[in-house]
Amino acid sequence: MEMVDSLPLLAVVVAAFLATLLRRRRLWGPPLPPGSLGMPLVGETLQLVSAYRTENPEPFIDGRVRRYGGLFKTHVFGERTVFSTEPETNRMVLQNEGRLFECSYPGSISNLLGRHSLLLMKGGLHKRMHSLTMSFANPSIIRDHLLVDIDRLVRFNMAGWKDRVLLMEETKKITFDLTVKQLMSFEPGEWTEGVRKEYVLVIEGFFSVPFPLFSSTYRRAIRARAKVAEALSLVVRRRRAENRSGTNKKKDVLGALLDAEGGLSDEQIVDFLVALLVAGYETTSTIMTLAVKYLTETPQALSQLKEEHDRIRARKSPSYDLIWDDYKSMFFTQCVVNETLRFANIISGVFRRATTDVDVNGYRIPKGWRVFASFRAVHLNPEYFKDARSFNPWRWQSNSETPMPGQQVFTPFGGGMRLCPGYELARVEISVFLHRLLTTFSWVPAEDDKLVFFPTTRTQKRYPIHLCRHDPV
Ligand code: HEM
Repeated sequence: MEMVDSLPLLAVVVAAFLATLLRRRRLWGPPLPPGSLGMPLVGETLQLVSAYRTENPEPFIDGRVRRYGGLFKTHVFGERTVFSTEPETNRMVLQNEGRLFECSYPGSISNLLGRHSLLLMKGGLHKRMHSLTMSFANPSIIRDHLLVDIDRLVRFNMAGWKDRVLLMEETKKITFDLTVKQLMSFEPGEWTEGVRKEYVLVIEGFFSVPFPLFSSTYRRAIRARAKVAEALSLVVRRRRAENRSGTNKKKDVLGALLDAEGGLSDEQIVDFLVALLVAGYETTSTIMTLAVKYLTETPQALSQLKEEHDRIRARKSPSYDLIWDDYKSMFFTQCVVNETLRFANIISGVFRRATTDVDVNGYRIPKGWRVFASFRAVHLNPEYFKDARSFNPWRWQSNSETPMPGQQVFTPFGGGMRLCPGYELARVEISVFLHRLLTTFSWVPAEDDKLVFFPTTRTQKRYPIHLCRHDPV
């Protein structure tokens, strides 16, 4: 009798057990992508970090692609993550922002950027603010307003260079000055350099454990973030007051934020500025430095590039400003910029989170899982780029009818709704920098230096070079 009474309970337990089993094994839908989740808690994070701390991080992805195929699961930085190394899947992920996926940055980055930064915004507000940012970095604004400042500030910085410089440091100063000028019309000086020093600490905190108790790097980054915010808040308050009194209204990004429809609070504006400074500063300066490194290691490319820039200089007066037509005539320069972007992959891919179960190529990415769309894996895949693992700027010349050969698989600036709004600006900054460097100096590396890819792409010694100045800048 007792046995009969407990039957319904037993049935419920068995049903619950089976349901869990089915859910775990996903028997009613496509399976999870193949792969290993590694050890409990840490997953495969240590394997990933130790690969990316070397000059050749490729084995981490190559080995898994060989074993599991182009879509595989792993567990990194505390989360179950599906890695995509396939251009079509990457495109699907980027194009479905806000529908199937949403952006997902590690906790340390989100906290340090601030919740109102463009990188973390979603929905309608993101759309509005993304197009506002685009409107400050589009080709006609660059041609009519920014180019002259870019050229002037590059020359200003180079004029102070000694016969030995740490190129990575110098390019960072240049891109920081450029971004501050574009955002709030400030000229380089003590204020900019003071804020930049704090910025360096903020960026160092991006890949630390986001618990102040455990990480002194994170503690330092939080303090530096507060100082940056304080300095920017002061600027915002001053500009609000100037705007109210109607004096000297400036047409920069800060001006547009202050005038934005619906009004933005000081905190919103500060977060927005903090993120724009991060996005444009570290990326562009790293590509400038690595272009010089790769050119130095490829003398034929260096001499072809120098010829191109000498030709431009030859048609100008002795002290000249670069104009848009000069930039547009830098054909081989664009090949060098493309190839540096492809080969260095300073943004090796983007993280997203699945907001629903997503089926792709016969596998299921479960709701809540992270996806890493790896640009690096595509850019360095010989299936898409012949002899993909060598620096070869001439590859971009072969298909001269298309402005951007390989566009379908070449995504250094991402795509979809979060396409980098600074993609043209970055190209112009790098091109102007190369023009002034090549027409003013020759150089040799001062020491052996090693490229690493974690926590960010950088050379360990900040690329020291000996310079020989041929002409005043
Ligand atoms: C070589 C230089 C650069 C590279 C390789 C680069 C790359 C990227 C990539 C891949 C993304 C997409 C991130 C994602 O989808 O989650 C992105 C976003 C972004 N970039 Fe750039 N970027 C560069 C320079 C710049 C510059 C100069 C600016 C300044 C305007 C800038 C501003 C931004 C912003 C604000 C975003 C966030 C867009 C959003 O989430 O809507 N970037 N960048």
